[in-house]
Amino acid sequence: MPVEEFVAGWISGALGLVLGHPFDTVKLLGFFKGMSFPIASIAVVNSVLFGVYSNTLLVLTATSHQERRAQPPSYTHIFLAGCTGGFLQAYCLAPFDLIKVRLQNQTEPRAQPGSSPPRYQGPVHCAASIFREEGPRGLFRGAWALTLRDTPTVGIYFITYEGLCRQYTPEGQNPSSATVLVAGGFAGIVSWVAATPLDVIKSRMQMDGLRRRVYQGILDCMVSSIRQEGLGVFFRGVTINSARAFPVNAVTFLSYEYLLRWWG
Ligand SMILES: C[N+](C)(C)CCCC[C@H](N)C(=O)O
Repeated sequence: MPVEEFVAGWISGALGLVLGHPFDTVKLLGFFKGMSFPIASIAVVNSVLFGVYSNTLLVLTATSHQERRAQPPSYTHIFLAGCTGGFLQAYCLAPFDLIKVRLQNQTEPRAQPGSSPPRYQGPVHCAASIFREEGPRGLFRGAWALTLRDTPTVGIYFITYEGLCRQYTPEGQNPSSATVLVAGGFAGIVSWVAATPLDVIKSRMQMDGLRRRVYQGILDCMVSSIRQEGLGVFFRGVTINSARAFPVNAVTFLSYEYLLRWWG
């Protein structure tokens, strides 16, 4: 199994993340909280995303990354490979994402003399507390919502990227840097707009269980969210998600493509 894609996914994910972190935190009011932890985790997760995507395409179309410019895969194959990558990355992402959401939602000021310490003192402490208080399965709270969010939307992510690259690149050639940046940025925006409704539900499921359980499951969470807040609830955070998605994914795809060209 070719591993370059995993390594390129690793590095490009970390680079994209550095750019996106402030956007990611602003929506939860905890600016710049917990930066080192997501860098490490997103690198692993992005490596799974790109590695599985590329290797699934290899199985489906018998072409390596280098051969795909001359023999472009069909959009059906791209979508299926993207969904496979999305499904597996969601599982790896689940515990990391849970910890990130729990830490970022902890908006009490840092411990001052005399005040009680925050519930979670950092990522490792947070993981250990969840394990202790909610059991090992507690670390996967919200994982199904995350899988539902990412399986189809990562398919959309790669279709958008490939579609835009093909549109602006003469046949058989590599897309230019400008094309990769724009196609990557739009792939991020389009897939995040599609992912936002389930992103809202996912985060609510992840916060549920902290005190008392409010939701019975994904459907119950959706129904009660709509009842209380209307359909607009599904678009909460869509602007900040899109603003974050453009630079993050432009840089992710640019570094991914260039690392592979460089090694290939
Ligand atoms: C499919 N969905 C839009 C949810 C995410 C796509 C992942 C892309 C990148 N790691 C990022 O965080 O933007």
